[in-house]
Amino acid sequence: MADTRTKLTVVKVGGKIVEEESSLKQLLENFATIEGHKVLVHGGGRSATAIATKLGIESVMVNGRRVTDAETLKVVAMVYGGLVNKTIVAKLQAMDINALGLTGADMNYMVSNKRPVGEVDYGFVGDVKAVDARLLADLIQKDIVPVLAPLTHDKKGNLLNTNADTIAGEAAKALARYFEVTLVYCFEKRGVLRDEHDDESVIPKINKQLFTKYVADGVIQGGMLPKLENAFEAIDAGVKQVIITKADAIDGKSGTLVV
Ligand SMILES: Nc1ncnc2c1ncn2[C@@H]1O[C@H](COP(=O)(O)OP(=O)(O)O)[C@@H](O)[C@H]1O
Ligand SMILES: CC(=O)N[C@@H](CCC(=O)OP(=O)(O)O)C(=O)O
Repeated sequence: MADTRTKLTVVKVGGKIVEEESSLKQLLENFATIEGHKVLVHGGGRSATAIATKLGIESVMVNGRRVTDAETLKVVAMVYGGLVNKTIVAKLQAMDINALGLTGADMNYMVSNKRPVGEVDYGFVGDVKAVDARLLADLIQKDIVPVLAPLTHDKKGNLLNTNADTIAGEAAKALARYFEVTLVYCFEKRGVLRDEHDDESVIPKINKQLFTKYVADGVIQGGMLPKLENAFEAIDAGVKQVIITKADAIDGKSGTLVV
């Protein structure tokens, strides 16, 4: 078993960075410079939306989560589990990083339940039920770099769509049993902003109280909700540090620290 004092960095990269070849290249180069053990979790929501549009499938997002009907599930399985995941793995291999692409079904590492229908019917969206990080930790110890796609499974033969911010949070929480984990959410803005359109308005530190206030004021909404909700859960579950920052600042020296 790994020593919990051994450091592990879990980096989550979102759709806008992944979609553009130049920003993805830059992100992966920065990721390669992170010392020690690391895991990359990717989104790809924008790529899925673009491909769904080409196929005549409309994309519906509610509170930053995709409503996933049967046809949309096929698209996200192809895009996240195939195109995006394997492109990233190939690019990391070109940098001599021994990456291994995984969905939750692989090694049965992340099992979810189809989200019950409430006010919103999210369709084939999975709420994480169990994470077995033991085999992931073994691989990480052997200098393999897991590249995690935003797909889980229900152990009954069905893939489910799970938000990549949630995958990152859940993986970080489970790996905190084996390592000292830092979780870095990186995207195209410099952090959590007071004004979404002003990159100079970074909120340097955020706690649950401030979060609740900013949500009520409409300062935080959409795709920022799953990031922060998962960030607080991760901190509560023993993840050492969570940072939300721009993709070119994954050293964690700037951005928003979640406390
Ligand atoms: N206070 C905020 N600060 C920064 N971004 C915010 C804020 N509130 C909402 N957002 C939105 O959240 C988006 C990030 O979420 P999302 O698009 O899901 O990114 P990713 O694909 O990287 O997970 C930003 O592009 C921005 O539009
Ligand atoms: C259920 C749900 O919302 N799944 C997300 C998974 C991808 C994702 O989270 O991508 P980003 O990180 O690029 O936003 C979706 O299909 O959009």
